[in-house]
Amino acid sequence: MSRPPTPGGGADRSDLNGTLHHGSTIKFFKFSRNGTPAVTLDRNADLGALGDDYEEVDYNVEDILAMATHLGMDTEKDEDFLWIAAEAYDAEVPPPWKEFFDDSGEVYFHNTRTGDVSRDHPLDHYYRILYGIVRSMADKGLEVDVEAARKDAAMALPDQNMQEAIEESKEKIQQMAAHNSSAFAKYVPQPKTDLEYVVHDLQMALKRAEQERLEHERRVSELSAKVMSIQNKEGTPVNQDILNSLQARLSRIESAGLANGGSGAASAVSAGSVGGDVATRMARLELETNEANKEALRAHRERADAQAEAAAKIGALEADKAELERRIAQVQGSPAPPSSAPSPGGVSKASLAPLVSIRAKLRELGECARKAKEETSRQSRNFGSALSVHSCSDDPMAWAIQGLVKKLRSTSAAAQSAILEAEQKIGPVMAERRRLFNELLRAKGNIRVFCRVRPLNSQEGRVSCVDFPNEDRANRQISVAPQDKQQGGRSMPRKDFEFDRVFNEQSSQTLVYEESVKPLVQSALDGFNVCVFAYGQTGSGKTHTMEGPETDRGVTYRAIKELFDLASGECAVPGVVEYTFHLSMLEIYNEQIKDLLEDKTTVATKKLDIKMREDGLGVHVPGLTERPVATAEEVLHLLQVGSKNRSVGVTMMNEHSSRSHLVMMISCVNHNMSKQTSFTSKITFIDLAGSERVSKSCAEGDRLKEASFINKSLSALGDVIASLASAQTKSGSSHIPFRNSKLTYLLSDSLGNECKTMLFVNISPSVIHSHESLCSLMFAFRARNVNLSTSGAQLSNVKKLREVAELAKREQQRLGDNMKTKSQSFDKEKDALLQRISALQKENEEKSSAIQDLQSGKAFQPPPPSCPPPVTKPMRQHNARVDSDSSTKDLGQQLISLRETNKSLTDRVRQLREDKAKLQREIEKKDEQYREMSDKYRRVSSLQRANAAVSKLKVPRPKSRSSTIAK
Ligand SMILES: Nc1ncnc2c1ncn2[C@@H]1O[C@H](COP(=O)(O)OP(=O)(O)OP(=O)(O)O)[C@@H](O)[C@H]1O
Repeated sequence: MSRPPTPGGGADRSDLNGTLHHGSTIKFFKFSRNGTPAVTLDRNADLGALGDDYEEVDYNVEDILAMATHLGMDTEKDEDFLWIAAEAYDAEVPPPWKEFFDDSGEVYFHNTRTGDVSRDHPLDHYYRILYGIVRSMADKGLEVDVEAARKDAAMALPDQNMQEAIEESKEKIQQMAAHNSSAFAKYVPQPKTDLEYVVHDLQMALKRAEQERLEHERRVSELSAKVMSIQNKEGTPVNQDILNSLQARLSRIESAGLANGGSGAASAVSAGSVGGDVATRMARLELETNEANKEALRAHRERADAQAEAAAKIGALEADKAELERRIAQVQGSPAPPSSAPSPGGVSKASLAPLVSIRAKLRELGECARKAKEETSRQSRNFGSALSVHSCSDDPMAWAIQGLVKKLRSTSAAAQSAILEAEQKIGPVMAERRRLFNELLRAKGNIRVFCRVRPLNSQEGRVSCVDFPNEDRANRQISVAPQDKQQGGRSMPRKDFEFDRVFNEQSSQTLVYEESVKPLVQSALDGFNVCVFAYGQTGSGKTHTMEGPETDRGVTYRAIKELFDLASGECAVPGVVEYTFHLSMLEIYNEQIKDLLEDKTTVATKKLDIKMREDGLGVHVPGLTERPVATAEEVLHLLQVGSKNRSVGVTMMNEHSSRSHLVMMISCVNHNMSKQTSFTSKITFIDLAGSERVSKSCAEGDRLKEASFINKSLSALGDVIASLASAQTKSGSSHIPFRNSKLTYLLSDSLGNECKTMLFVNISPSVIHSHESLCSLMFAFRARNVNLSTSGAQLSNVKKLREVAELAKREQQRLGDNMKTKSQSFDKEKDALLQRISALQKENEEKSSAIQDLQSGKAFQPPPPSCPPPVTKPMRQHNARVDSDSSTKDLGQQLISLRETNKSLTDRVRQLREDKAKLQREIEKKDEQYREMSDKYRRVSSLQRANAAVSKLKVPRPKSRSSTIAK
């Protein structure tokens, strides 16, 4: 084997000339320098230094020329550089590129990382640059330095892998941003989320870094060109000083580039810092997110998934970055293995500078991402305690939502504490009001009995057996004069009864309600069970009192209205105390319970019974319909439904209704929201069956059975009340026979203790019903003497209080009478004084008119003298009384002053008259003088006229003055 030529040396043209013919081969020398493969066709090149480490290779001329043309070489002129084409021909495909062949057998290349496809070999670009550099050297007449040309070409060539990695990173970031944008856009389309800002800032920083890198490259090539031109000028060896200074400048630029990149990244961090302006943005977001809040929370899981995906992508990105860093380190630290090195020639340290710079930037970007993540986690931790389930630590929208939720919770907590505070203030006041009100009712008696007498009807005539003693005062007494029919209708002695209130025939529905049931409605809302009964014989007015006609409703309807009004008004504290109500309606007929609110089809068949509650607190009727009611109208509607159900299967409604007990129960639940407590109370209205005695109705068969059930249950009611009375007065526990009838058992939790019971005893005033009325009054009177909550001592206290109240009332009456008498005498005195005043006024007027007459010049007419009338004793007394009266004194004073005025005026008038007379006299005197003067004047005038006439008669001869005068 001959010695190979020195690479880059002059070509052996004699050899070359003969090998360029078509179909022939061309010889190259293939060798390796510093592990880098190289090719040359110059036999004279310095191959000796390589020893035997080279080989002579033959290439097909056609192939080489085709490659040279492909690289832009001129095959005629560039014969010396065909080794570049040979190298390009031999070049292996560098990863991540791969070589493929299409259907027509044409080669093409595919970038497995970016997916790019190209017909060009990935290293063609490098060889074109290399050719450009050597060509330029040759054109300038310089000796071609192949090594230097390779370095320059490598520097000018962007690192493919890095470029791809950057592209890929960009793409991933964009994908991530797009994904996040679309995920966030669901909740808040504008403005961008913080993560989007971060991504955007990262992209911008990356872009800036890329621009800086390009700029840096541009400046490096500029400087390289300068170096070359200096080399050109100075020749070889190159002026080392200039080169050194340029090299130093280059390093400075590079380091400045790094610094700038760093600050750019830092600014990206600051710009991308999500914590700084989250609060401001949150405020802006607050309005928009308010509406989206619920939906956003619901979709939170979906968002968390999106974040997990984003996090995974970031992870992948970071893995890629680490991989890149590893590769860079590999390139820097050790030469690439020959198999993986795609290009001939080594990679200098200077050529790696841009990579170092990018690597630094990547590190900074990583740092930036880490900081953003840290900030996110910090904020997330803040919210974590509020919403531990929301583990979306790097979701700014979640922060905003969680912040709002937190704010709402704190507002809600504040509201809650305000409510509690209000409740704490209101609670004791309400409790005190409840206590006082209950005390008042207790003082009046927990069982109160009212008697109502209906008007006589047309069949009953006009004779009433009922009387109301002291009706105008207490309205509490009633007297009945029963007739003994067995004695031929002879009147029996009158019986007097006293009740809490007696309503006569004229008492209106309103009055009855106001003075009886009304206070108990409040008590029901305060937690006490209330029972209102109507007792009396058939036709005595029970239903009228309880239900009443549509045009004039009874106590039940009015109480229901009041109940709902109070529950939604005075008694309610919105958000703290609220009420709910349930209505049940049943009928007890022949000791059987019938649900009146049940569906029509089952109402007749359903069997109901009364059971003790499991907790032992009271009784209930399992299966009884309880309808929730929210308004009085709803209750009234259901009452009508119940009334209709009552008549199902009944031929004579009125008769049926009078033979059964109608029970209507409203349960009231008081909810205390802040304390999370509740208590239930009941208000029950019972329209009892007719109380007439069986013997009277002469009933038999079914009627007898009905009547016996009625009597039994009514007497059971009486017994229960009597037992309660006895138990209370004895202050001991005794058996109360609640279970003796369905009615008493059902009402067992509404009678006794603190329960309020009200009984209307309705009677007819007719003498025909006098005996039944008497029985009803006896029943009611027995009940009235029982106070279900008061002991014997308290009973006597109440009695005393009643007596004191009675005394007070009488005293009031007495005082009223006194006042009346005093008022009458006062009126008389007042009249007398008024008369006196009017007389004085008249006198004054007369005097005033007289004065006016005087002033207007009329003759003053003094009053005719009169003798004073003789003073009698009554007159003297009257005058003395009048004089002692202060108003009379005032008038006297006025009169005196008027008299004085009158006197002075009279004097003045007299003076004026005298003055007038004096003036009159003077006028008369003047008139006299005037008359005298006038006479004199007249005489002189007539003398003058006579003299003139005489003068006319003596005209012809002039006369001397003296003679005329003498004549
Ligand atoms: N205070 C009153 N003023 C005017 N009319 C009355 C009054 N009380 C009752 N009435 C009339 O007397 C009649 C009988 O009254 P009501 O039906 O209320 O008696 P009752 O006791 O309910 O009878 P029953 O036991 O049969 O149901 C009715 O026509 C009613 O309008």
